[in-house]
Amino acid sequence: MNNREQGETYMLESIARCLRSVREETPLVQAITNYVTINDCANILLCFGASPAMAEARAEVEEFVGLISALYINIGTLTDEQYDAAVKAVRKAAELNKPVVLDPVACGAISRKTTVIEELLTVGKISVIKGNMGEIKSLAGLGGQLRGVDSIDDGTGGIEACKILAQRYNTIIAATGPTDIITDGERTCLVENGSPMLTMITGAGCMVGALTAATVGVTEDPFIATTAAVLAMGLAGEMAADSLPAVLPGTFRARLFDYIYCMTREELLKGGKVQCL
Ligand SMILES: Nc1ncnc2c1ncn2[C@@H]1O[C@H](COP(=O)(O)OP(=O)(O)O)[C@@H](O)[C@H]1O
Ligand SMILES: Cc1ncsc1CCOP(=O)(O)O
Ligand SMILES: [Mg+2]
Repeated sequence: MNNREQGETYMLESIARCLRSVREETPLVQAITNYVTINDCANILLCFGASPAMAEARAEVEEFVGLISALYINIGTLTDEQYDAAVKAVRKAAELNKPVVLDPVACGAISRKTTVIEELLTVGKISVIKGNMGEIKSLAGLGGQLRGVDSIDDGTGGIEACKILAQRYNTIIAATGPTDIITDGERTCLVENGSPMLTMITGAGCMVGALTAATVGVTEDPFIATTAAVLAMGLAGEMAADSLPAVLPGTFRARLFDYIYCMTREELLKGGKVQCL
């Protein structure tokens, strides 16, 4: 085995440990997230072995941060109340040293999203920013291509965009798409798992973000934690698609949850496609 293969085997073993920790430790994840996919995020977290709580009422949000393993902020349908809650929660999470995962939904399509993201980055610490390729390139100022919340970006310059952002904000960046990119600015991984069927349901990206909050809540190294969540979603999507006799998005959605729940260490080590650059 050469150095690179050894690195990839080490990465897959670390990912398997991280997913086992989620199942053993049941991290409590507080989510302030869009009302389109909120229920999917709660259910995928349960299937993953985590405990979801969609606690966002202004009067409750700060107290709740005291209880959690990690906070997930998704700005997809950011109402005024969600905005206030997100600012309070991110500030409190920084005070209590709890990890925060941010999904910059529609950044690049709607100018307010960029303003809000920059504000959240100043009120507290964001451990991970996970978006689709169009959102991440837009946040990096590199002209990401979007149709509303969906990326239509071809991914050119994606690795550079992720590295620039990781260094600018001292955070982990994950950009999803046919190939997922995860970086802390120094280390970079590509994940090749996935299925085009993940783009036929809404919420695949939101769910990756929610799973990332679960993994960062139980893992010392947020780079490994983020790669673990991204790879788990991609592999479950692949297994769900492979299990179907035809393109059946409704059935696919149900099976995606089942495969996240059932995924074994052996399946992960055998099917995980991670490349360490
Ligand atoms: N063309 C594709 N082929 C395989 N997997 C994909 C493809 N597009 C997206 N994915 C996967 O779908 C999930 C959601 O990513 P993406 O569609 O980029 O996010 P969003 O739903 O936020 O737009 C990720 O796990 C990603 O790897
Ligand atoms: C359709 C839609 N509209 C606002 S948020 C949202 C869900 C986006 O989900 P995802 O980013 O996972 O595709
Ligand atoms: Mg998204």
